[in-house]
Amino acid sequence: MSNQELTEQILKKKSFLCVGLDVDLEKIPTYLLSEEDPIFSFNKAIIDATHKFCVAYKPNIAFYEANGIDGWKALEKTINYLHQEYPEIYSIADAKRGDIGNTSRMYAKTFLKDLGFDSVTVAPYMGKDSVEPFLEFENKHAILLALTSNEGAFDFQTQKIDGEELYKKVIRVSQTWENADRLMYVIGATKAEFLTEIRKIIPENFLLVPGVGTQGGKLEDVCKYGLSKNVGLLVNSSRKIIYASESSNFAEIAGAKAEILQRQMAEELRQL
Ligand SMILES: O=c1ccn([C@@H]2O[C@H](COP(=O)(O)O)[C@@H](O)[C@H]2O)c(=O)[nH]1
Repeated sequence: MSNQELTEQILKKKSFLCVGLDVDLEKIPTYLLSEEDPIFSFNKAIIDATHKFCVAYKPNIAFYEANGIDGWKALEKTINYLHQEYPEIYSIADAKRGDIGNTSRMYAKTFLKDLGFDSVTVAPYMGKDSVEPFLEFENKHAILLALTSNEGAFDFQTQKIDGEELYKKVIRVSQTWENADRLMYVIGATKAEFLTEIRKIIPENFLLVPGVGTQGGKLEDVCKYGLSKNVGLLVNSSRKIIYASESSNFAEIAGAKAEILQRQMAEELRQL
């Protein structure tokens, strides 16, 4: 999906919500555990109940890999289901990959070609040749970790090298790479006040902003500092939506939580 198509979806649905599909078998309603594929059953119910209020889904691959082959099958079924039922929805494989070039090429093939995700999150630490294989796919994105939502972000990302914070260097230098128009960046919602500085470097790029909800990030702060004139935001919330209830109507309640965020987003977009 191109940036323009994504923006059109956002304006149509009045939402820039991304729902995180971080399926933990210890947190889903216990009655689902007797189903043939509990992870897929959970995802299907969540997707059916929330799709009207969001423009993207982000399965975090760790939650699937943790279940071995069954987890990978559930991931494949989930992305296939999205493609079949809701092809207009943007998909993010939150895999945080990146390695020497020929290895990165295999990661890129797995997520962007074989599984057919629209994007994959990538760690910038190994530099240009580790990221560029993810940028070879037309209408797909690599979402580079820039300033993450966790406390450990201050260990390296905000440290200065030659007078410039590392996260700013990551953004600025990566913008010079081949197919840089296929880059998005991860900026944690818990670091919303940094968005003013970030927007000076990349006024229009899409940012994936996780950390609203359980991690304490506030949607209003993200919008205040991060909205661009073309919106430029995908705001993710996972646990606060998908685990809002453990009862048999968990999906309906997840839908209601997603709708609350969507309404706030609609109001922000109205003021753009
Ligand atoms: O900086 C980052 C990068 C990725 N994440 C991921 O986003 C979701 C957040 O889940 P919540 O339940 O809404 O806290 C999760 O998959 C993280 O691994 C992040 O939080 N921060």
